[in-house]
Amino acid sequence: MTSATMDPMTQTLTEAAPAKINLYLHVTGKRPDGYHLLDSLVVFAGAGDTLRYEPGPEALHLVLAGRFGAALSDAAGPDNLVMKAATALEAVCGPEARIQGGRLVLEKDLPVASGIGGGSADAAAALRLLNRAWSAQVGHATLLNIAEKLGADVPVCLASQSARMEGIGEVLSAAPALPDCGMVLVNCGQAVSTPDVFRKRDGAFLPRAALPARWPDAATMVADLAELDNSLEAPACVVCPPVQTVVSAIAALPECLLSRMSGSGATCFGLFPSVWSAQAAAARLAQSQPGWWVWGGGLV
Ligand SMILES: C[C@@](CO)(OP(=O)(O)O)[C@H](O)COP(=O)(O)OP(=O)(O)OC[C@H]1O[C@@H](n2ccc(N)nc2=O)[C@H](O)[C@@H]1O
Ligand SMILES: Nc1ncnc2c1ncn2[C@@H]1O[C@H](COP(=O)(O)OP(=O)(O)O)[C@@H](O)[C@H]1O
Repeated sequence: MTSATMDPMTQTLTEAAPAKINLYLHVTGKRPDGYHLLDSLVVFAGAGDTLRYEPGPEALHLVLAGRFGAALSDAAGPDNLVMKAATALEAVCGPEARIQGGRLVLEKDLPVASGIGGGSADAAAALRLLNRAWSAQVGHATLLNIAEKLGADVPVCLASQSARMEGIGEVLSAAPALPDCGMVLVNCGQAVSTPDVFRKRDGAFLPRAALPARWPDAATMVADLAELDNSLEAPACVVCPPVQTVVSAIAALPECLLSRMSGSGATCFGLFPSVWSAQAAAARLAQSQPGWWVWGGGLV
């Protein structure tokens, strides 16, 4: 390959935006501004959106594609989290950066407003991608600062590595070392508004979880996770009753170890002893529920 084709100013660059899954999510308190304090173990799945940047002379713009691109077709403008990320990054770039226009193509393969942080993952992917493409060399601390302003889930999506998430999403620490396991993701097709679900939550706050440094195997991890909860699952079932059906359908699949909702819903996940068993279970469920979005595979 010649050096010209390696030039980030002319090269098409691609970045994965993996789905974020909350293995548990405890709402531990509420801030005076209304935001909720969380304790959550976040992991990333092999499922995700893809963001491609094709540098060009035209003003930077977004094109939506993929299975769920149409669900966002009204939102390819400045309000899309990808464009918000691009604008915020441009604002902090120094004079040495080579800001350029062109096309950002978002392959939207994750359901929208579904509790697996698709929009947050896209925003984080845009920050990583354009920082590289524009030779902006903005440091991680500055990127994190931008991420926090874009949304509570964007900081954890910046590294897209499993992490414990606290505060309102900005306090990140190491997750326990995870064992090999498989995951199934299922969405019934109903978009769920995150603020609506937080508003519907009532009852006591849950405590911060005690987590080990590592889980030696999937059975041990599941035994611990089963003692924990998703504080938003009950209110999400009020907003979107099919969540309960989906959780039960996953739990009934062969070899399923644990079934629970992610984030504010409506996507639910199942944990399986292996990637293979998750893929087999997903294929089975997709056949019996052709109207649902179903994915099976491994963690990032
Ligand atoms: C619930 C979680 C768990 O990972 O995931 P999702 O369901 O969105 O995937 C996140 O905290 C969501 O993060 P994100 O979707 O980025 O939320 P934001 O855009 O910042 O906030 C949307 C709204 O949700 C509420 N909100 C969000 C985060 C938080 N810690 N407390 C809140 O009360 C607020 O009403 C806020 O106005
Ligand atoms: N690139 C994007 N992908 C998905 N949603 C986006 C995007 N940009 C803006 N949004 C808006 O953000 C909201 C939350 O979307 P999403 O991140 O998919 O939800 P969740 O965090 O619950 O998984 C949606 O209402 C959507 O209109």
